[in-house]
Amino acid sequence: MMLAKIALSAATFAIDRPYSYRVPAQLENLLEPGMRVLVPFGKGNRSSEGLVLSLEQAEETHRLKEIQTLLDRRPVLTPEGIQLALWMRERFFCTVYAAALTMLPTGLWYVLKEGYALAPGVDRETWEAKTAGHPRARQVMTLLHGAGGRADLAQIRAIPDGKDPRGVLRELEKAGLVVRETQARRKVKDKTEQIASLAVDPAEALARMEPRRKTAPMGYEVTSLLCNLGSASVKELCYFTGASHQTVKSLEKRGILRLQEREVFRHQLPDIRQTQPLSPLNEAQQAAYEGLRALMNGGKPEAALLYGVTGSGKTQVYLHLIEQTLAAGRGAIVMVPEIALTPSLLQLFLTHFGRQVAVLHSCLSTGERYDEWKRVRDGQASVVIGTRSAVFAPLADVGLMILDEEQESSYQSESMVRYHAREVAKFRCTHHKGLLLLGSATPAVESRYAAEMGQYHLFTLRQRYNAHQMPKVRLVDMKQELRQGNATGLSGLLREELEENLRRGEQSILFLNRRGNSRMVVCSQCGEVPTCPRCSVHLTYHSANGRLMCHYCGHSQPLPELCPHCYGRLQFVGMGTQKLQEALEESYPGVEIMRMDADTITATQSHEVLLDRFRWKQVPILLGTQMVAKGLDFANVTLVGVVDGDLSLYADNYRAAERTFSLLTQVVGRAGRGEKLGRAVIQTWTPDNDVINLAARQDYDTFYEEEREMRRMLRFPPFLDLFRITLSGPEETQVLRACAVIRRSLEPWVKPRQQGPEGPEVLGPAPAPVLKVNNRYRYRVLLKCRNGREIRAVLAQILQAAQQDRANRGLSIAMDVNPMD
Ligand SMILES: Nc1ncnc2c1ncn2[C@@H]1O[C@H](COP(=O)(O)OP(=O)(O)OP(=O)(O)O)[C@@H](O)[C@H]1O
Ligand SMILES: [Zn+2]
Ligand SMILES: [Zn+2]
Repeated sequence: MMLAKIALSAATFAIDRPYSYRVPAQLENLLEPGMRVLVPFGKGNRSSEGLVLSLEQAEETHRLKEIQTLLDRRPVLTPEGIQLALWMRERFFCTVYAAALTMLPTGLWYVLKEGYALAPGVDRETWEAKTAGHPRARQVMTLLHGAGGRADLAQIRAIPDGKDPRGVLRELEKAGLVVRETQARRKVKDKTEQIASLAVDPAEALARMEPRRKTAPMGYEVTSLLCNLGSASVKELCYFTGASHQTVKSLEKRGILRLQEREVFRHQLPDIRQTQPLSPLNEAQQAAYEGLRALMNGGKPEAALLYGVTGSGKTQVYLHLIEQTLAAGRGAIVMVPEIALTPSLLQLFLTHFGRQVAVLHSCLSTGERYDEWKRVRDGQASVVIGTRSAVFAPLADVGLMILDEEQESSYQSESMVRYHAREVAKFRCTHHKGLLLLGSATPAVESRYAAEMGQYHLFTLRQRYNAHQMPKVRLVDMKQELRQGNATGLSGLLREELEENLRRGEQSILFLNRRGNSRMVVCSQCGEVPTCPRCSVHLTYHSANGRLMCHYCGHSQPLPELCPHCYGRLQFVGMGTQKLQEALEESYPGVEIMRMDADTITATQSHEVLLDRFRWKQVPILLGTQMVAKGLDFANVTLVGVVDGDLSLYADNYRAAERTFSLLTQVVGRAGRGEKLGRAVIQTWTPDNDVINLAARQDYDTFYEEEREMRRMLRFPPFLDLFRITLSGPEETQVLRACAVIRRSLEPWVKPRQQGPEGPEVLGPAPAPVLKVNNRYRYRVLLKCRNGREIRAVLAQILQAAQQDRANRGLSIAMDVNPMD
C-alpha cells in the first residue's frame, strides 16, 4: 500500500511532526508531494488540512487512518518549497503547515466548513419514523431535507431553540441518519472566460448560415465576425454584434463554433510590447556590475552587499543584473520596503522588462495577487518585484534575489510565522545556486560586519550618479533655541532656509517622525536631558509605567519632579505633524503645505496621488513621517528639514542608533538629487550626540565602526544572537510564573557555557514596552547566545513543554529571533 507523510494544520508546534496516512487506491495515481488533503485527526476525527510531504510504499497495515479528500489538482509547493517549510519550522519555531501557508498567496488558502448531510439511502419515510417523538431531531432532519440534503453547522445552529445542536447531531449520526462532512472552500476561484472559435472552416460556416440570414440575423453576424477574427471571447463577440449569449450557445449546438474556457488574469499590468534598452552605467556602477555578474554566473550560491550612497544609482545596477539573469534563462526577485514600491519604480521595471514583470504587493486584491502568483509559477513572468512576501515567489529557477534597503525592519515578519526575508532568501539562493544581493546606503551593522568577515562580497558606490554633490547638512541646537525664547519647534535657521526656497521656487521636504509612546524630557531652564548612569544615552519617558528608561541596559528610574542640575521645571518635548502643519500655515499664509502621514492617506488619496501632486504641481512644502524619508527622487527638492532628529534615538532597543542613523541619512539624501545643490537642516536636542553628528556628516563608515564596537561590548548582534520569548495572558501572575519556568529550564544549558565573550546569558522576565494590550499582560525572556542547531533544539523543546503545560492554558507564546523592534 502507499502511505503519505503529512504536515497537519491542526497540529500545534508542540505536536507538529509528519503524520502517516494511508493513500486510498483511487488517489494513488493522483497524489503528489506538495498537494493539500483533508484527513481525520485527533480524538473526534475532525477533518484537518494537511500538506503531503512525501509518499512511500509500505507494508499493509490497518492501523493507519485514510486520506479523505484531495484538495489540489496540482502541487502548490515544489520540492524546494517543502524543504523550505521544514527549514522554516526549525529556524523560526513555527509549524510546517503554517510555514507552507505563509508561502502561498491567501487566494489559495482553504476555509474549512463543518456540515452534515443526509446519510445515503435514507428517505423521508425512514427518518420521519425514526425521529418520531424527538422534536429537536426532527427539526434538524427537516432542515437538512429542505436544504437539499446538506447544511453547514452554522445553518443548523440557527434553528431557533437556543440550544447547541451538537448532541442531537451525534445521536442522529449514531442512528445512521446523517453523516458529518467537511467542506473546504477557497476564497478565490480561478477566473476564466469563454473563448469561441470556428468548428468548421469559414466558407462552410458562412454557407450554412446564409439561408438563416433573415430569420437569425444575429447568428449570421456572429459567424461572419468570427470568420474574420478566427477566435474571440464570447464577451467580445456579444459586444461587437449586439448578440446575446443565447445566440452564441445556439451556434455551438449547431456545430458552427466551439466554446472553451480560458484562464484570465485579474491584474492587468500595462501591456508594454516595446521595451526600452537600459541606460549605460557609469564607471563605478559598471565595476560593481561586472563583479556581481561574475558571482552570479559562477554556478555557486553567493551573497553580496552593494553599499552605495544615496543617489548613487543602485537601482540601475539591479536592472543590468536582472537583464543578465534573464539572458541566462533564469528568474529574478527584487524586494523593496512597502512604501518604496511606488508606481514610478514599477514603471521603470515595466519599461525595461515588459510582460515578464509580476508584482506581488499588499495593495493588490487577494484575487490579483493570486493571479500574479500563478503567472510566476507558470513561467509567464520571470522578474518579480514586491515586498517581503515576494521572497516566496514560485520561480522555478532563481538566479538573483535582491533586497533593496536591506536594513529595513519591514523585512522581518511579525505575523504567524516570524521569518526574516533575508534568511529565507539565503536559503533559496543556496538551493538555486543563485546570487543574493543586499543593497543599501546604510547597511545593517550585521550585514556590514558579515561583509567585513568575508561572508558577503562587498561592492561600493562612493559617489552620487553624475558626480552630484551630497547635500550640505547643518545641525541646530534646540536647547539653545529654547533658551532664546523660541518654543515653536522650528528653529530660526530652518525658517530662513524654508523662506529662501520659497523665494527661489524650489521645493522642501520636512520630516517629523512622531512616534507614539515614548517622549523626551528636557529641562526648560538649563536644557539638560536626563541620561543613563551606566550608558551614554538619554533616557526616555514611558507613559506606560511613568518611568525614565534606558534602551541599552534596561536601567529605569522614576521621573524626577525637578531638573537634577538646576531645579528647573522639566518639560516634555515633541509635537505631531498636524500641529506643525498648522503652525506653518500660520507663518506662511497662502503657501500650500502638503501633509503626508497615516492620517492623510485614504482610499481615494493614496500616497502616490499625493506624491504625484507634489511632483507635478510643485507644491512648495511637503511635510510627513517615514513616508517621505525613502526612495523619493525629485530633482527640484533642494532642502530637507528634520524637525526632531532625536525622536527615533529613544526607542527602547539596541537598534535605535542604527535606525536613527539610517533614517537621517535617507531623509537628507532626498535633497539635491538633480543639478542643484541640496541643503539639509537637522534640529536636535542633543547636538553632541555621536549618531546625530555622524549622520549629519553622512559618515557611515565611522558610524559603523563605533556601533560595531558598542555592540561587541554590550554583546548584541552580530556578536551574539537574541532569542526573545514573549508570553502574554490575561493574568499577570500566570504569565510571570510561565516566564520563570522557561528561565529555569534554560539554566542547565546556559550555566556550563557561561564563561567567555560568547557565553550565553538569560535576561528577564521583563515587561514588554507596552505591558498590557487588550487586557493581556506581556512579559519577555531574552536569551543572548550564538544561534546554532543545538540551542534551537533546546528552545524548541522548552516551547513545546510550555505549550503542553496545563498551567499555561490561555497563554500565548511567541519566539522572535533577532527581533527588529
Ligand atoms: N546609469 C545611469 N543612467 C542614467 N541615470 C542614472 C544612472 N544611474 C543613476 N541614474 C539616476 O540617478 C538618480 C539616482 O539613482 P537611484 O535612484 O538608482 O539611486 P539609489 O542609489 O537607489 O538612491 P537611494 O538609495 O537614495 O534611493 C536617479 O534619478 C537615476 O535615474
Ligand atoms: Zn535644568
Ligand atoms: Zn543604560
